[in-house]
Amino acid sequence: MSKPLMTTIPVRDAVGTVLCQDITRIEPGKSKGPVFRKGHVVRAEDIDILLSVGKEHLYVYEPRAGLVHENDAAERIVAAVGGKHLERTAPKEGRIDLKAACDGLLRIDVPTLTAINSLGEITVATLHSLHFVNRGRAVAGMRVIPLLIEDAKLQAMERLVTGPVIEILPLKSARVGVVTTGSEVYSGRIQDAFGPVLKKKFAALGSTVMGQMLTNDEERMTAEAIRTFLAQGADMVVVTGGMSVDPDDRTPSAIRASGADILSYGAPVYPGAMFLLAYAQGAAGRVPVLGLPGCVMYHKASIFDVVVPRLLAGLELKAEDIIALGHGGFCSQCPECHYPVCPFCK
Ligand SMILES: Nc1nc2c(c(=O)[nH]1)N[C@H]1C(S)=C(S)[C@@H](COP(=O)(O)OP(=O)(O)OC[C@H]3O[C@@H](n4cnc5c(N)ncnc54)[C@H](O)[C@@H]3O)O[C@H]1N2
Ligand code: MOO
Repeated sequence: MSKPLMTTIPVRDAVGTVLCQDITRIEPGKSKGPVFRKGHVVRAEDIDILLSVGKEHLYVYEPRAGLVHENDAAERIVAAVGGKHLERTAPKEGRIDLKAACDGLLRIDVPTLTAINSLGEITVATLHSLHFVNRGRAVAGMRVIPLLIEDAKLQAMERLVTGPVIEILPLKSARVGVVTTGSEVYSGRIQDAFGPVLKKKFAALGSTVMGQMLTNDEERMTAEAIRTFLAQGADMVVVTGGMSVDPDDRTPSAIRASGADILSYGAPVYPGAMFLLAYAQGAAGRVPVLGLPGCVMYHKASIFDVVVPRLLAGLELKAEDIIALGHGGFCSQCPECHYPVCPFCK
């Protein structure tokens, strides 16, 4: 039988051994915290301090071949799962976190993440995949559960990884053409409110609105405006308003008339049900053409904030991707909106 890994020894004999737990010192009214951390290798000068916090005996783990300490194990995990544009922290209490090194789309290989977590004793926790994160946001953490883990288990984890499990996809800085439909805006009866919202939303994603054209509700005029932006090299065209059920709502047919291929009209996302996704051939290549319903202008978070970062990250979206948003696609309209720290579209 192999020797037990955890033994109890008098603290005076503990020099050179590895602490298996944080040793806490509490000074009433002053401080509470670890005086030595789990994993610390005990030095001669530590003995008096350990005695002063009441530790006459210690549990120690004895390093053994084939076993890896939690800090080194976390290093192995981060080396395996970490992809591009991430910064890592130093190990703390056996755990390493990853932060976004730039604004972008967090992408997680969820099947591989699940396979790793299924091994047992190895844990990797992340934010949800395919959502926009700002630079500096902590996006994932990883650690093993025991203080010492079988090297063979870490090797099994390494074998599961065939590509980046966690990465940030930087967003393209797109030039976006905005076509704003609606006779009430075109005629000057009301002032456009969509343009300023989109300028702000695209700027927050690192893109710029290259221009805005107003059209009345005529299909021909809207289609022509879309084609003009495509010819001018727009990387994306968004068409606002006229997306729902009124007789004057002709934006979907105008997008079709522009020559764009419609992938999806109608999304299981509220706000955003009347969203339309199409692709068209323009001077900049194959570019997305979006139909944005009025709710995008009104709500802080809508389908726009979920789908546009994915498009700017270069993902080619399909109808199934929009359909999949239904589970989580319901915004409960909290009195104070905390998006993106909320379950919307997660
Ligand atoms: N009976 C139904 N009513 C509504 C439906 C429906 O299916 N059945 N859909 C709802 C949904 S979902 C949305 S979202 C809204 C708006 O959809 P539209 O994209 O068709 O928006 P419009 O009808 O063009 O305009 C609605 C509202 O917003 C004002 N607007 C539009 N564009 C601008 C602009 N550029 N600047 C300022 N204001 C703008 C417009 O004047 C209207 O007041 O419909 C629901 N209703
Ligand atoms: O397109 Mo409207 O989405 O649900 O408010």
